[in-house]
Amino acid sequence: AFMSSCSVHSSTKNSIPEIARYFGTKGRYEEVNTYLIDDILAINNSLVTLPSSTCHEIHLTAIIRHGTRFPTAKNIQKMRDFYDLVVRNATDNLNCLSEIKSKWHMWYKDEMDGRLVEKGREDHRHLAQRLIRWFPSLLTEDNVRQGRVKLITSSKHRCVNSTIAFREGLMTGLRIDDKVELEPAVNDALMRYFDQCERFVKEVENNKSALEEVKRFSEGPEMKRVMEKMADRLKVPYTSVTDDSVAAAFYLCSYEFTILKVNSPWCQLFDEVDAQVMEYAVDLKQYWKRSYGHDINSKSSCILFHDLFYRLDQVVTHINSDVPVSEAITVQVGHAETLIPLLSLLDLFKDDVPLESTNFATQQNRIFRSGRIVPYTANLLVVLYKCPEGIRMGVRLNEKSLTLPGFTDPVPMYEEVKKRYSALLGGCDQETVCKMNYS
Ligand SMILES: O=P(O)(O)O[C@H]1[C@H](OP(=O)(O)O)[C@@H](OP(=O)(O)O)[C@H](O)[C@@H](O)[C@H]1OP(=O)(O)O
Repeated sequence: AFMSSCSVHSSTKNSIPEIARYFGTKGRYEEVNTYLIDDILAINNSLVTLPSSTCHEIHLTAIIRHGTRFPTAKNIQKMRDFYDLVVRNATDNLNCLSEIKSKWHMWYKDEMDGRLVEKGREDHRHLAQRLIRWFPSLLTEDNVRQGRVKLITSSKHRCVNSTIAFREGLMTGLRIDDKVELEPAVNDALMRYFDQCERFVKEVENNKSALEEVKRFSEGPEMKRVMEKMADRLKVPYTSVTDDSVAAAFYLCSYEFTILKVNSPWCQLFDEVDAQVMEYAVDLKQYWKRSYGHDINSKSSCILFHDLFYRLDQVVTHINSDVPVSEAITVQVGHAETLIPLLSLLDLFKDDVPLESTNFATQQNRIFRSGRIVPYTANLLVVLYKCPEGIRMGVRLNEKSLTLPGFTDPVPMYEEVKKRYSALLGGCDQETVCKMNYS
């Protein structure tokens, strides 16, 4: 099956790899909202629950991952090593291999290291334009000109450049063509809080044993099978294909697709089960490094959590005292590791059973799927509505309504939300939780 499928789909422009939905954090946003493939500016109202029509929007905070990017230097090296292995050792008996050997060249360079690509700029321009359609009363020329729109970004080039692209999308969408002051503020304490949380850095980031489950899975039977199948396909000895090789091949397939829109021959090195195993490996990393695997992962986002509720409280105070809202829109651009801990702090996407190295098979239907949660340009939208009965709050992830755990109403009263998270609102102090001796 592999041999016959090899030449048929290889290097086809505008065709989607069959395994694209398994790319995890290296997946494109369109995979989550497939209607965007036909119309990138479309909004799908059927995915969103609004409060009654007597309510109107008064504030939006959008926390957004940067757009499509190049691989990091560390992974470019893995890709280079794997490419060399294929070119030097793989037996030229498959059409896709000959295509790799004769037509493909290793064009990724170390200096590309995680930088935003043109598609990533488009991701953010288009998201800004869709947000104008979602929130026409908030994203207005007046609000931009009066300084009621704020842009905050992490200092990383891919985030700064995403924010600039977002601003371009905003200006184009609102047809503002003269110079308006809308400078993004760089704030790593908020958008890269994980770097500044000593306990997280020591206990998870720099502690190999924290990711023990990830390592076990990479040495386990499912990954071993993926490696053997790949060695068979390349006709190389089993010993020459490692977990890094299969990861590199998977990166090559995903990056060629997300950056160049190409269904490359690299993708033919995986069948669907292989791709599911690769996806699980990524989800395990996200789970143990950024989510429920360790308590400090989500706690490291306390500062961003408090920043959010502080702002929402201010908006509510303004509304209740009939003062104009000073921040109508706040856009914060960061990373997968900005969003995942915050979503975890809110208890979202929490499976009953933890993700472990031994439960790949029983976790087939898990809700913790990084490709659904944090593809490039993933966005958490928190919306406040003024209603006759008081202020309500709606939450959307990737332009789909979410119901917060413990609620049945997708647009509950803001005061109820505060009650639900009262323990965090009263505690979850970064100074305390990030101290090494805190338990
Ligand atoms: O596996 P790479 O080197 O791409 O890991 C990146 C992170 O990417 P992710 O694991 O989320 O796919 C990257 O997050 P991003 O949201 O900015 O893309 C992170 O900032 C970067 O430090 C890399 O982490 P690592 O610790 O080197 O694995």
